[in-house]
Amino acid sequence: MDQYGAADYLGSDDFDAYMRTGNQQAGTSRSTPAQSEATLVEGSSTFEIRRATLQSQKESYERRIQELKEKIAQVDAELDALEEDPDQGPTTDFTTSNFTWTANFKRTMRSVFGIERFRFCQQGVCNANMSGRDIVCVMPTGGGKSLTYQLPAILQEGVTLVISPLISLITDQVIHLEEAGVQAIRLTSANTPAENLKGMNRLSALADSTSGSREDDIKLVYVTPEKVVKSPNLKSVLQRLADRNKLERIVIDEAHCVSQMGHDFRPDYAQLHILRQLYPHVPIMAVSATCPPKVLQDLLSILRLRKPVDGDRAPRTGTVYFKSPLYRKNLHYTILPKPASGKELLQSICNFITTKHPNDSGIIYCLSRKDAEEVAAKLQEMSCGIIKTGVYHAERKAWEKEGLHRSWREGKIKVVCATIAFGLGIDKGDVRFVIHHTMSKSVDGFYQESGRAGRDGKDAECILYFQPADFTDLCSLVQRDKEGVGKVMAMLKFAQNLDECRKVQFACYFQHASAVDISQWATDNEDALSRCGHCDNCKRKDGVLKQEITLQVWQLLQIVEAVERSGLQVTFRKLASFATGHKVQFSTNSRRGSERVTGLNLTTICDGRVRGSSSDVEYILGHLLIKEYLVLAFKQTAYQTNVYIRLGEKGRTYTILDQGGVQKQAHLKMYLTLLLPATPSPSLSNTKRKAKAIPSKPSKKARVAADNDSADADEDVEMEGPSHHTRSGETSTKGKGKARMEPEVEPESDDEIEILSSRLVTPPGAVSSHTTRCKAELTSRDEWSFSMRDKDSSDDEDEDEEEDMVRRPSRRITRKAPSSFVADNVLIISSSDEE
Ligand SMILES: Nc1ncnc2c1ncn2[C@@H]1O[C@H](COP(=O)(O)OP(=O)(O)OP(=O)(O)O)[C@@H](O)[C@H]1O
Repeated sequence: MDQYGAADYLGSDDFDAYMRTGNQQAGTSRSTPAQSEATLVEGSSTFEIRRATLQSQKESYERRIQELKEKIAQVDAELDALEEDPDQGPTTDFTTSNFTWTANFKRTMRSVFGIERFRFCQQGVCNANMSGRDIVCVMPTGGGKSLTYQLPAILQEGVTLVISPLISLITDQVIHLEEAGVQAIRLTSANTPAENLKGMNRLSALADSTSGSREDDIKLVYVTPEKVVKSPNLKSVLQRLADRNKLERIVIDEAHCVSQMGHDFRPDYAQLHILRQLYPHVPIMAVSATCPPKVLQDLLSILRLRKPVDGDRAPRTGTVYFKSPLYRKNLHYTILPKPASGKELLQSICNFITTKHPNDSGIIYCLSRKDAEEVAAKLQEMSCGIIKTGVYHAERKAWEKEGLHRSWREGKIKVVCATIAFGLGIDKGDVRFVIHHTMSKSVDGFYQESGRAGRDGKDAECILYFQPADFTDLCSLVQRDKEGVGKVMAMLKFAQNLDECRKVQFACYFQHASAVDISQWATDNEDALSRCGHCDNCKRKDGVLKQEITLQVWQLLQIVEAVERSGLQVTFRKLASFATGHKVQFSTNSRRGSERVTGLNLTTICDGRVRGSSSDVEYILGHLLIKEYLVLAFKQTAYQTNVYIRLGEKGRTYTILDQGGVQKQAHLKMYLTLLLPATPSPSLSNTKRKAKAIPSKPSKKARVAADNDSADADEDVEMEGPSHHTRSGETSTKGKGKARMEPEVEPESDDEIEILSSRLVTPPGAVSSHTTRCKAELTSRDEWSFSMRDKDSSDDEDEDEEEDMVRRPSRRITRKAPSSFVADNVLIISSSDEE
């Protein structure tokens, strides 16, 4: 170490001593060899002594540094405590309108965004923003998070940098701002290199300018996290802006992406810790719609934000934390039983849109790309072009996606049929309905996806078409994801629950699954657990019935046990089908796997078919899965994962007893709320059915359709044909579509019968106003002729038939009945009949 280097490390007294010793060592007088040797020995011992002294001094200084560091930390903590203690330091209530800029807010909000009043915590966030605080803002999808940083950005002199995960979202935002006359740019790969260069030059000029602010100064710059992390040019221009106090704020949109605990983790988001290192004095704002406690913790530590403090009494330090209710009163949730045939389902969706939302924008979420394409094409066709649809999924090309976004924004496309890839970044306020063609893979997903409706705060409908059998299809898709099946199970529970208010269900789910504070579901005048009053479960006055299902449970569990005992395996759909009296082929449990066996006999297994419609039996099976009386078994094939139903440990409590034994045990009694048929048809009503039912043995052909093993079909229930569903690869179609076979009824007159298609599922609104009345005539042995007309349910059932037919348009269609079901005096309504 040279003497000057040493001076950096030593105090001035030590340095003088060091210089003296050094000078002595470097004495200039000449000496003899003996003297030299003695001097050398003396010199080396002096060196050792000196070295030891310095070493000890160094250690002593290090100890002092450590002590001082600890003292600084202590003082820091005391300072924090002092400032953060609401009783000791001054605090600010950001939620008030007593700030110098309040009047300016109102003016600008109205003139630029056309918004009259703040929503939720918007005002508080804007105030904290203007005060230069670090902020975390959690608001539901469509809650209006953008305004909370855009409004301050317009009013402040410098630039606001917004980091957003998607180019499409960035593009949308920049277009909106440009339309509103705000100077906003994007620096993304969606620009040409020349556009990006121009943007960078503008920013650079702004950083270097010494004159006051100008009208065309950039207010907002949008970039992706990748750009911020990887572009040295951008980092350098931001540095210059920050050094000159012209970088007002950095906003991180969809901030939950920083956390691996969140559902949209993005590795580049985790790199955003550099922001605090590079620009330590620039306030940071993290914005998200979902931020459960664990995600919040990650977010604070990754972004280097201080401990959160409340926005209504914020001390001078700390990250101001705002959250607004997750419950959105304007969204009306309805879960509808999914019609068994695809065509019936599409018809139901088509009716809903054309009757309730003919000119509105909406989204239909589908499970697969193929479904999305099919639904889009069919809806357009069924509605004769009234419903203008578009398709969005991950495999569409970037220009197709951009084109769809544009057409949707401009209203040329009204209904987007999409997979969940159509998600982040949808900024369309007037989406009046979101329909789920198949249930979501999680309650979180359902909340997010349905939340894309009604972002403008006006009423919107969220409809889910649900059939319990979809559960196993979804499980086969997610079974490799950790927690995947558990999440689908939670969704099944949510959808099957016909009693509890949907808002309350959401609140409880998020509280347990993500530890989200339940108070976030409360409103000004209601707590989180009071019913919303406007979801399907709150509005339904009747239409459901709590029923005892002990016998059905016993039968179903007996069937599953018998299947297992015989070395066979059964899927959800086949189980429901077999249990309700249909012929089913089971596959063997052997390694060959493909062998099909039909030999099980319902009568010997469980005393005949399970009572109830197929849909009821599916609900009961869903319930047994939720309660773990039944469990899932996954089997991988070369092409897919098959999901089979097996008996759970709890289920064995029932199977060891006989029917009488189960019914005697009070603790084994089981109840379930089930849907009642929408409107009992006169021809299906109990009294009429009893009077008209043909006690004699069913026709031969009808019996072919039903299971040979369960010839004792119940008159009180309808029987359903084999499911058309093939997604699991196990439940295959027999014949085209699904045939719904009504109970045998005697014709009203010789060859004539009247049916109300009340079992067709129609969405709310359309439900009560329309049923299709059809008059059917057996015109030949194989053909039925139908006269159909729409009938308002308000119409008097007994009013004169002929008169009514004149008043309303009627259609006459001749349909060929599926031959295998045709029988004397038995009417088959096939939902997939072709005209
Ligand atoms: N105070 C308000 N009054 C009326 N409309 C508002 C208000 N604030 C925002 N909006 C409108 O609400 C819609 C949604 O706002 P915004 O895009 O900011 O939602 P968001 O919270 O960012 O949602 P997401 O999480 O989906 O991105 C926009 O159309 C916006 O103009």
